[in-house]
Amino acid sequence: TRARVMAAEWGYSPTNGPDVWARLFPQAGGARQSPVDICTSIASSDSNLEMKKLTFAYESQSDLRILNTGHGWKVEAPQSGSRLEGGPLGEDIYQLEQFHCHWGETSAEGSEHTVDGRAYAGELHLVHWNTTKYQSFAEAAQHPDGLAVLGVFFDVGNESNDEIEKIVSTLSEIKFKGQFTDIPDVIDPTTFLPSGLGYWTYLGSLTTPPCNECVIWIVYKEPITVTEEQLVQFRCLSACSGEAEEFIVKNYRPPQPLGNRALRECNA
Ligand SMILES: CCCCCCc1ccc(S(N)(=O)=O)cc1
Ligand SMILES: [Zn+2]
Repeated sequence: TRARVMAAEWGYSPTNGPDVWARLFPQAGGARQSPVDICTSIASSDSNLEMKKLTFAYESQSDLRILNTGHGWKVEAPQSGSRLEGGPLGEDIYQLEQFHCHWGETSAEGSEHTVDGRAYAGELHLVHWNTTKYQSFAEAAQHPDGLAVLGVFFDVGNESNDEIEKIVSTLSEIKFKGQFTDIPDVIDPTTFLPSGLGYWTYLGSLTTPPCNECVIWIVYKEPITVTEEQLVQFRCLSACSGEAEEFIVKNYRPPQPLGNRALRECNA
């Protein structure tokens, strides 16, 4: 019989999920992996090393492309005019490249980072790269200070998030892996950020293969609110490119060992 060689596609199922990623992607077994459980009692406020204020400036953009990656949705938002700097980012300027989300089968789980063992219903990632030192996103992803990702937790509540609704309203057009469409509405990434700007920060990695150890993580303490219906829509995306329907109901990596990494906090 002709053996069916299953494409070595990574995913989140028992046979291709986080527990086996290191077989195909060696970095996944490294010592500075993400996400991590944020143990608030060990977060140091580094008052002596008072971190410079984290500042960001984003453009509002319309017609951003959203695509179904097979692992979730991703909005490509290369913003040459955006700047993320200060805080733990030293003297370098980071530019927004894309943003995406992680979620779970129910709202009891879904975030990648956890706080004192508590998971949130989901987590938004605003992915930036170091344009001071590197010439491209792909190049930056090969260096320890190449990327900066802002993580924002989702709490489930009664008021839907208008910005997230702009994403949700396009999902029916990108049901299958590989499909993409343009978001007609104007998206202002600033609106994804919580009002309280306190955060935790540590050195980590991409939370999906290839799991490069190239990310300076900045995780906001305060969640933003989305509705259960909005999360239900996320779970209707298909991981396949057609016919077969395998919904993307879970796309988060569980916490990895913090090891001897410093976890710092800033109460903006
Ligand atoms: C060398 C190519 C690298 C593509 C990296 C794509 C990627 C970006 C962000 C994240 S996340 N979840 O850590 O924000 C995961 C993967
Ligand atoms: Zn992510």
